Amino acid sequence: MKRIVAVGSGKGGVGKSTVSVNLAVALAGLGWRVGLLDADIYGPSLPTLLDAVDYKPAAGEGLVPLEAYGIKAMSIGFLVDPAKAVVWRGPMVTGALNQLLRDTRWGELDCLIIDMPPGTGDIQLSLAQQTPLTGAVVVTTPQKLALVDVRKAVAMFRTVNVPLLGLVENMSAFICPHCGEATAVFGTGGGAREAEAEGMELLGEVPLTLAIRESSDAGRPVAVDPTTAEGAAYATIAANLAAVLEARQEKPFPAIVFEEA
Ligand SMILES: Nc1ncnc2c1ncn2[C@@H]1O[C@H](COP(=O)(O)OP(=O)(O)OP(=O)(O)O)[C@@H](O)[C@H]1O
Repeated sequence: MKRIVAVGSGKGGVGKSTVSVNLAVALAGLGWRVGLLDADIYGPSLPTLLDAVDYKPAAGEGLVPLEAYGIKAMSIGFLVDPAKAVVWRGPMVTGALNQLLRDTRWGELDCLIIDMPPGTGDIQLSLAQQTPLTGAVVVTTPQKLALVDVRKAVAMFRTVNVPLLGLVENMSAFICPHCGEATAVFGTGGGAREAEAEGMELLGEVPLTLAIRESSDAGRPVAVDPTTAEGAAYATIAANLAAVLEARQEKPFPAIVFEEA
């Protein structure tokens, strides 16, 4: 794996899983070999988001990931009935996540995206600490309540020295499917202000649309079609993240410049 990127949020329900899946698909659209690990043990949504609720990974020498929409994906939901709440204590969850991360036959990847569980508790901290993360992307809505919580996620990643690669503002404005008018349900500019305040890049904004909700429920990520407005939003985020990652990669190896004699 060349890079491992965690996607986190301080608050649940801000669209972190939807962003993770579409970001992974959009990165694959750039020609990257991408893996996606659903680390939300208590509420795995990947099987639904990829229309793969019946997928059972073949085991043998490691677990075979699902291949869909140009990405490889693994979720605890493929192994445990997602309808049954997993009643596990923190250390068991951490153990299971480590196993999913290490036992899956990912093959060669340019980037593994980890869809983190929401919040900033023990499990998230252990995951951020024990995984060799290249960096983290945080997802928020522009709403004050979500912004307060995303600061906690930012603080958590900083505490364990995980570089912050950027912020995604989800549900930026509701686009009416009838008249096309944009309504800022959760306010405007919150993501941009937060990114600036935290010294992070704003990777992009995703509108709140019926198409995203419907395609998510149908298990067909909108990012597969970058010609749509929604697909284009994820393509922009993927391109910006790729640029940030590539710039970081070049940093440890600065060009050698010979001074003129
Ligand atoms: N941009 C969007 N437009 C419309 N609906 C969206 C958008 N983003 C997410 N949703 C919907 O919002 C709900 C929550 O999204 P999602 O499950 O991705 O959030 P989450 O932050 O991962 O939640 P959790 O923390 O519970 O795992 C889902 O029904 C999803 O389809």
